[in-house]
Amino acid sequence: APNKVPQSLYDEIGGMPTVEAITDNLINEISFNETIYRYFKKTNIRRFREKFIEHLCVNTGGPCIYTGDTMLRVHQGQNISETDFNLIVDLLVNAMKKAGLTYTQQNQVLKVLAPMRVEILYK
Ligand code: HEM
Repeated sequence: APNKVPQSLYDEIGGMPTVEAITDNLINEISFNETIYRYFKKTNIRRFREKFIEHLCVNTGGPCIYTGDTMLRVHQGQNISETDFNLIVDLLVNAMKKAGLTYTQQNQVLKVLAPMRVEILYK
């Protein structure tokens, strides 16, 4: 039997269809969460979807190019609290569960995104 080649997290979770499913589930979760939806009232959701997919793809080791703005720039002026950051993380976990990620895979994604909080909080 061929050796198992180590894959990226991106490949392991199912590649682009899964990244798209996570993003669509997240947008759905955001639309039903009053606290978080407040932030997105003026957002172009088409753009958000496109950039979030690219971002998640790149950050899980996928073959994409991120064409959005820096995390600092995008979230600047929103004064995002720790509570609301944690709320988005909860929504993202729901989105990943619905997309079929295992508990381990969910944690691997969170581990990549968690350090970005310093660029996002209270700006
Ligand atoms: C690890 C956590 C997060 C990640 C990875 C993330 C990622 C992103 C990405 C990739 C974009 C699109 C960038 C672009 O359009 O160029 C974006 C936009 C946005 N994010 Fe986040 N985000 C995170 C946390 C949060 C939190 C906690 C909030 C608010 C509670 C938030 C609110 C927004 C809003 C409102 C936009 C749209 C801004 C606009 O209308 O231009 N994000 N985020």
